[in-house]
Amino acid sequence: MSMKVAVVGAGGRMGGEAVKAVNAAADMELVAQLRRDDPLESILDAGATHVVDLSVPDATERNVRFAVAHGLHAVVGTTGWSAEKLESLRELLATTPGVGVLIAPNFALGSVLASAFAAKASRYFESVEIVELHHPDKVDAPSGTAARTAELIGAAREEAGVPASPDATQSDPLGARGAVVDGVHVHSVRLRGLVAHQEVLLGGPGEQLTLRHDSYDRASFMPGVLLGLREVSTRPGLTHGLDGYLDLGL
Ligand SMILES: NC(=O)C1=CN([C@@H]2O[C@H](COP(=O)(O)OP(=O)(O)OC[C@H]3O[C@@H](n4cnc5c(N)ncnc54)[C@H](OP(=O)(O)O)[C@@H]3O)[C@@H](O)[C@H]2O)C=CC1
Ligand SMILES: O=C(O)C1=N[C@H](C(=O)O)C[C@H](O)C1
Repeated sequence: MSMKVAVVGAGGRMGGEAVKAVNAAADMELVAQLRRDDPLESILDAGATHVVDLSVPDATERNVRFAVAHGLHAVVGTTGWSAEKLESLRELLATTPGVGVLIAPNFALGSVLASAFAAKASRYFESVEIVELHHPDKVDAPSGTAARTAELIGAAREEAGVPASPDATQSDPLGARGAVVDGVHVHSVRLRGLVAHQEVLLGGPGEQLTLRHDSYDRASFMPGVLLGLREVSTRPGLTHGLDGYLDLGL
């Protein structure tokens, strides 16, 4: 029996790509495409078993909670999931055994690997900063990927007892040093022509390691979306990050 998939945010850049990917998958049936003002109940009317959310940060929590409350598995690429929202979703999932949710800040395999490599490497370098670069139509900054990468790096450095990156800045009235996420400076570039790109800069005495990933096309995210859909029902509860579904051995 093929899984029945509803795509929420189907009119968007990612949603449109997901519609094409699900339609092309032999083991999936696209049963609903929701846009901004479509009622979530139409997901139930269509008989969906799985929901893909690629909407906007303001709407994603409501969409996902609706899916979970109705026993549907959800694969989520939308940004905006704070630690508090994730915790609250975990609590909801504890009341709906068997339901799986994947929240993936980035579905591109190369990006997931780059973030994992960066976390691994970060304990060996004095300094680490992140530069994320995206198309100028993106509504949030820093990117979800950068926030997640910083979280992984912050945790790895804390576990290894690495001190904060050195920084003698005393005056920064305009915020030129960027945002600080889990102790890591994050710089956001918005530039026409870009899709989604990130560099993690790691510095030590006399050397630098740069880990860069580029998504040149949103097709790069689709294998991860399909992998998430195929796996999510076998992984009840909340998984944060596609790395949770991969055997990275890092
Ligand atoms: N995890 C990953 O690998 C990736 C994640 N993303 C993230 O995915 C999200 C979408 O990105 P992108 O496709 O570029 O953005 P878009 O703005 O192109 O698409 C978002 C779509 O969601 C629609 N929308 C808004 N509110 C609702 C709602 N309540 N219900 C259903 N649909 C709604 C919008 O409609 P309208 O046009 O009417 O406003 C729009 O069509 C972002 O958070 C982005 O950061 C992006 C790329 C990769
Ligand atoms: O808005 C985007 O385009 C992207 N959003 C996600 C993010 O914020 O990290 C994933 C990818 O970077 C593209």
